Amino acid sequence: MRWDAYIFDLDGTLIDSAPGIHAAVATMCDAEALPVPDLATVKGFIGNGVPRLVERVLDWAGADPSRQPSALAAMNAAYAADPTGGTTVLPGARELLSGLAARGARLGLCTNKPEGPTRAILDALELGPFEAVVGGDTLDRRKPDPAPLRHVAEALGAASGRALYVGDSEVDWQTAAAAAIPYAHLRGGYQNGPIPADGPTRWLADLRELLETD
Ligand SMILES: O=C(O)COP(=O)(O)O
Ligand SMILES: [Mg+2]
Repeated sequence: MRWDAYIFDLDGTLIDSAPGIHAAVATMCDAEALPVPDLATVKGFIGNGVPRLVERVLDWAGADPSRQPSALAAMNAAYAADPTGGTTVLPGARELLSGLAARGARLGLCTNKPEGPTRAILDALELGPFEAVVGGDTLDRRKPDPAPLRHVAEALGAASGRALYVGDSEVDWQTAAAAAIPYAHLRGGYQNGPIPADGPTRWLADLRELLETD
């Protein structure tokens, strides 16, 4: 096996969480008397963590940015009330994780979703086993800063160049590049910006490709 450790992004990589995030955004917008963006619009706002998503919703609605703290509190409350609602495991995710673990690979998770709902989702949807989990609020910096990804790689004891990060967005690619960690890009997630064709180590149409050839 080429990699000693595999580190995964969560939203758009292991789970389709956009419908659940959209439902929480709708609850927040109702509470804040704002119009509700549709699902495709919300998908375009995912990737840089919840505080940034809320800023993007306010900007889209033409609302005053000073409303962000109140809107963020409403968003976090709505999502915490039902972190798994509308969320499904993406094809191949469970098989890939259990297959890699059976081969002795060490598994980690590096997401911009806050750690509380992240752990609730991992438990409820039985995703893992992850030895290290970092969410968007675990450290004082989040992706695309390389610190969270480096933190997970170090926690897994992965030597330089022996860990692979698997993600679905330009934020994940930027993070891996900044951390100098090889990157596999899953197509079809919540990518909202460009990724150089020769950037990622691998491009995946399906997560299970990592079991077949890695
Ligand atoms: O919460 C986000 O903005 C994105 O989450 P992710 O890092 O798991 O894709
Ligand atoms: Mg993602």
